[in-house]
Amino acid sequence: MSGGGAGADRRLAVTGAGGRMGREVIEAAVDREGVAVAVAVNRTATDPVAGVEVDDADRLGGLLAAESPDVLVDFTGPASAVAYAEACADAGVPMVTGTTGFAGGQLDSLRAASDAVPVLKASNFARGVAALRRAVREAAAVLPGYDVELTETHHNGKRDAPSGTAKSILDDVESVRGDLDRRVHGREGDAPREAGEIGVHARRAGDVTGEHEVLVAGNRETLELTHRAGDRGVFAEGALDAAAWLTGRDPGWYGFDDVLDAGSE
Ligand SMILES: NC(=O)C1=CN([C@@H]2O[C@H](COP(=O)(O)OP(=O)(O)OC[C@H]3O[C@@H](n4cnc5c(N)ncnc54)[C@H](OP(=O)(O)O)[C@@H]3O)[C@@H](O)[C@H]2O)C=CC1
Ligand SMILES: O=C(O)C1=N[C@H](C(=O)O)C[C@H](O)C1
Repeated sequence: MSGGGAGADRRLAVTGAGGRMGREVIEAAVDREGVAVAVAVNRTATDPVAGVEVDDADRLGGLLAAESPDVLVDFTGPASAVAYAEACADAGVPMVTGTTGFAGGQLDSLRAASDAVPVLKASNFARGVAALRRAVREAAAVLPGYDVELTETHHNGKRDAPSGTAKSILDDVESVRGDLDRRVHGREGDAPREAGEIGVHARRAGDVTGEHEVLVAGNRETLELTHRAGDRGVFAEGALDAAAWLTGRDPGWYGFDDVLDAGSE
């Protein structure tokens, strides 16, 4: 048995239930009024999380068919997220994914699922990061010719580098600064900065939840824009807000800005 919540307003499925984020999502869901975890799965055997039984991820398709959850929340890895999106498409279950590190072809497969069900993907579910991204776009646009460097810092268990958030921010900078089109990952040796470069620096240390700093520098001034996540609950709450917003939507490809824009209307 995976959970229950037959009387709850919103019934969730959670993949990667034994991971750092999966646990956080289950704990936040259990604490949220009107939400229940109907299905929780993990690749390797996992003890119950916050009282919710965790099933084998190989059983996901059958569990989705049997339990008909309103929405699935996924924080796993790129290959599994694609497989789970296909299971969601087959079962008609909307999907929220915060997984990062997709290669181009994997992203295409994820997008293909959104022909059948709503899929919402975000590299970061912290509201402060959404604000950071808007501020970065604004700063980079009004400071033509200034150099831009990005530094991200994460815990030593993180697999992908640079972070998904860093890649999103780099896309943002490139969208407003056509002259910056070359990402340089660290520098070593005789490596003077050249025109067109955006330096990218990924640090991995200790249990840092997640930090992103954008440095915009001219010759006589510097601007630093930084976001620091205090704990993973920030991401879990954002993902649950996204899950609530996505429930009952038409099939399609959505982002966290869609959720935030709807909240500010
Ligand atoms: N968008 C956002 O706001 C955030 C995104 N993330 C992203 O979420 C993802 C997960 O992060 P985190 O929870 O820290 O990672 P963890 O390593 O703690 O957990 C990963 C989970 O995914 C499962 N998993 C990984 N690979 C596979 C696979 N090939 N098949 C099946 N299951 C798999 C693991 O299962 P098992 O236990 O068997 O290994 C585990 O349950 C990352 O991509 C990370 O970047 C993280 C935080 C916030
Ligand atoms: O792996 C993490 O921990 C995080 N991953 C996301 C990313 O890659 O941007 C979001 C957050 O920074 C935490």
